[in-house]
Amino acid sequence: MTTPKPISQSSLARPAVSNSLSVSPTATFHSPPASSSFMASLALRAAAKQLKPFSTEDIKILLLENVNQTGRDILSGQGYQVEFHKASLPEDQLIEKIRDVHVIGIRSKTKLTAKVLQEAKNLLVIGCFCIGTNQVDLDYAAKQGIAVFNSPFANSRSVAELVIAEIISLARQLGDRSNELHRGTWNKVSAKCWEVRGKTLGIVGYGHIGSQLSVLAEAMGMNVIYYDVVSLMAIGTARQVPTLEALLGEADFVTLHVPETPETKNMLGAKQFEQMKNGSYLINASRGTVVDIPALIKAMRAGKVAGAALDVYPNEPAGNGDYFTTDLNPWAEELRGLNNIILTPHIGGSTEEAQRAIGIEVADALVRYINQGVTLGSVNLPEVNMRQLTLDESNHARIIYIHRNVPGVLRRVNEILGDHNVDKQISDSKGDIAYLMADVSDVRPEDIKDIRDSLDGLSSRILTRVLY
Ligand SMILES: NC(=O)C1=CN([C@@H]2O[C@H](COP(=O)(O)OP(=O)(O)OC[C@H]3O[C@@H](n4cnc5c(N)ncnc54)[C@H](O)[C@@H]3O)[C@@H](O)[C@H]2O)C=CC1
Ligand SMILES: O=C(O)CCC(=O)C(=O)O
Repeated sequence: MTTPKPISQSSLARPAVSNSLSVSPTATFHSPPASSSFMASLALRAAAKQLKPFSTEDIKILLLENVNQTGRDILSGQGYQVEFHKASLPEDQLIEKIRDVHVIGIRSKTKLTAKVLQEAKNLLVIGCFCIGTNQVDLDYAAKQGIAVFNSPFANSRSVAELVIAEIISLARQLGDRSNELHRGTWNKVSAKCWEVRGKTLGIVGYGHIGSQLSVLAEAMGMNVIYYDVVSLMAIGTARQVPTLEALLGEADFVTLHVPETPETKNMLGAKQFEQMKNGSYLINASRGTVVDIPALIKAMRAGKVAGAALDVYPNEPAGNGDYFTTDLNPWAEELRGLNNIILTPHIGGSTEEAQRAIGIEVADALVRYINQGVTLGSVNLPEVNMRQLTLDESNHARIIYIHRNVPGVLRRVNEILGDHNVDKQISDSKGDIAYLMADVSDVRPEDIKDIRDSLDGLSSRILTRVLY
């Protein structure tokens, strides 16, 4: 038997990237860092002089929806108690579980509504291991002092690449030809099959995904136009158009990249399908509520829309299995019966690269928030940063006071902290909610209890945390 070699630094280093991609993808593709914050976070973890908030083993984390191993490792590595589930949970089970935990990690399926969150008495923070945060009642969470973090662009490229694949697949009716041949039918046709070169791609929502897609589509010789509610700099030779109607009247391919909001609900309905060019194509990898599916079915049957690719649906199952039926969405069978329609199970962001990067980015944000109270990147609380206390500062405590943003609060907080040596203090607000952090030195355990009790007694209080 041979003794395993210790892992050396050099064996962890990235091998040189080969120009040839002819070997297994797993051997040649490496996750690019999600952002420069990835390297910064590695450096932080290496250099951190740990601030011990309280025993990290007391922190209970519930991870749903198959959060990537990278995220699980970071959280377990902190000593937190991590419970992991592959799927999301039905509401009654979710309510049972959420009562007990300090942290929940989800992806797009788990609905954290006010009804669910009001049961989550110990919950400090929610990690959305994805881009979208529409599945969480963000305002309600903020009012309870629960921070929410996401990963704003680690899967954008994966979605853009999927859409590129779909544009060509729809133009060439690839899905239908492949299905026919799987059934044994040879059907060599060129009628109504097109090159994408010289065609116009209309991007609705020119954010992280829409703008990535713009670059890739131009590289294939497409003309790109886009519609967005804000005025945005065009990349390459893309061109912003003033209205959705203008985009629909000009585009051969329409692709949706807007968030789920009240304004985007049924953004593509009967009227908009009428405004599209005859024989154009629709792609939706945003949210299922953005397209009125019965109207799409009609437009496809009428030949107005020549093909569609859908990755998202108004109702999606909690886990994998034979669930894409009329029980879930009444029109499911009609949709499945159409020609030239690509139906994928919400896999836009499902690549190894994206999921690994998201796991790291969101887990790091959770650790920073739990251990240091730093809210950088939070989508519902003011973003407040303060350097980490070090072990040299052993008699220091970090006070975190989340409160309603009403007049006079800072005076009252400073009356409480005024008898102590406040080294640093920072405060910021977002709408009705404010977040204050103060580092206090030379405090004894009884001082800490007094400070906490006094802050808890203020009428503006939402949540007090003391990290020491
Ligand atoms: N299928 C999948 O697996 C994935 C789906 N998504 C979805 O894609 C959406 C877009 O993602 P990103 O590009 O990262 O978001 P983003 O926030 O970077 O860009 C969204 C753009 O839409 C624009 N917008 C918002 N409301 C609009 C409206 N009513 N009309 C026109 N434009 C509007 C915004 O101004 C912004 O430029 C996400 O919100 C998420 O729901 C994201 C990742 C993966
Ligand atoms: O991968 C997922 O579960 C969700 C992807 C998505 O829709 C998002 O990131 O918003």
